[in-house]
Amino acid sequence: MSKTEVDIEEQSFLKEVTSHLPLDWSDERRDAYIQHVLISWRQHREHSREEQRLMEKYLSTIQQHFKPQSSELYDFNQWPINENLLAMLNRDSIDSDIVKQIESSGAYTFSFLPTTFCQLLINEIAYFEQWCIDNGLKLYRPNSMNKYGVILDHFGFEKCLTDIVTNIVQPLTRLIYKHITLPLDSHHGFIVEYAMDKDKKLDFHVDDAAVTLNLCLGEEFTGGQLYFGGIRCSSHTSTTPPKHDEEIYLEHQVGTACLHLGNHRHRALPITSGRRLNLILWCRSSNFDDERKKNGNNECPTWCGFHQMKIEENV
Ligand SMILES: O=C(O)CCC(=O)C(=O)O
Ligand SMILES: [Fe+2]
Repeated sequence: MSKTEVDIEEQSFLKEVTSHLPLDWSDERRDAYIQHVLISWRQHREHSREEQRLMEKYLSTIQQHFKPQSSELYDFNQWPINENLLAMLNRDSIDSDIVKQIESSGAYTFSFLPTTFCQLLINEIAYFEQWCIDNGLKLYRPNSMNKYGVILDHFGFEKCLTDIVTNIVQPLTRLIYKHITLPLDSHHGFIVEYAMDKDKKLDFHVDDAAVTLNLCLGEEFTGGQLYFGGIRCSSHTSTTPPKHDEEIYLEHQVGTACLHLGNHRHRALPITSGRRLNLILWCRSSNFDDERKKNGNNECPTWCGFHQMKIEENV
């Protein structure tokens, strides 16, 4: 970034800070405060830039030196996706024998990939993790909630996952979640891993996504169900408890995927034995995110479970 741009960035930050200062502060007090805030802001910015430099170096090392074990796994056209699902998408309508809603929760499941293929994906992930260890590279974890697992987009799966979004998740979203503004124009694809000596569970949260595809890859495990606790807009995510009929439990099955809204609150219950790996694809729509941010105050969209409760109360 050029010096002029840095100055502009700083200036706009200072303008923002200054506009929030109390009017009755003396000039000395204002100057001292601004100096203090500016120092921490510069440190924070330097830290972010350093992180970004490291990430770029990490990704370019992988791109140059990592050689996949099974290169066909990285090609969407070679994924043996369930034929019934593909035929249904060609017909452009939902068949409830193929894509099944879990009760009337708004979350759906469908058979997606053969278990043998899921195991090949698990092997490839283990191969990448070992390659990172052998080469002294840090493994970036999927997000602040998961201490294990890997980010698929980091080692060659980005194009394949984009194809999954375009060919599978987006057509399903168009048919099922009509309020989501398409296209789904970006994604974050990663693996979550649970084991008795690793993470056992995942706390209640919403995803940073418009729609999420969650595919169970294996291996053998007990427990680890996905609990759903109601769809909420961003204003009501943490303030309104689930109603009894919003509480749904999904038993993961290898090769079966679950599709749900990012705003559908959920948690992974603790596994009680074995090891579970799931492929998670957070699918985003820049236009839909904007709509979410606009839902301030009590203005709440019709798809929010809290909105539904209000309607039921008034009947
Ligand atoms: O463990 C699971 O099945 C869910 C993971 C999840 O919700 C997430 O990573 O956002
Ligand atoms: Fe999640």
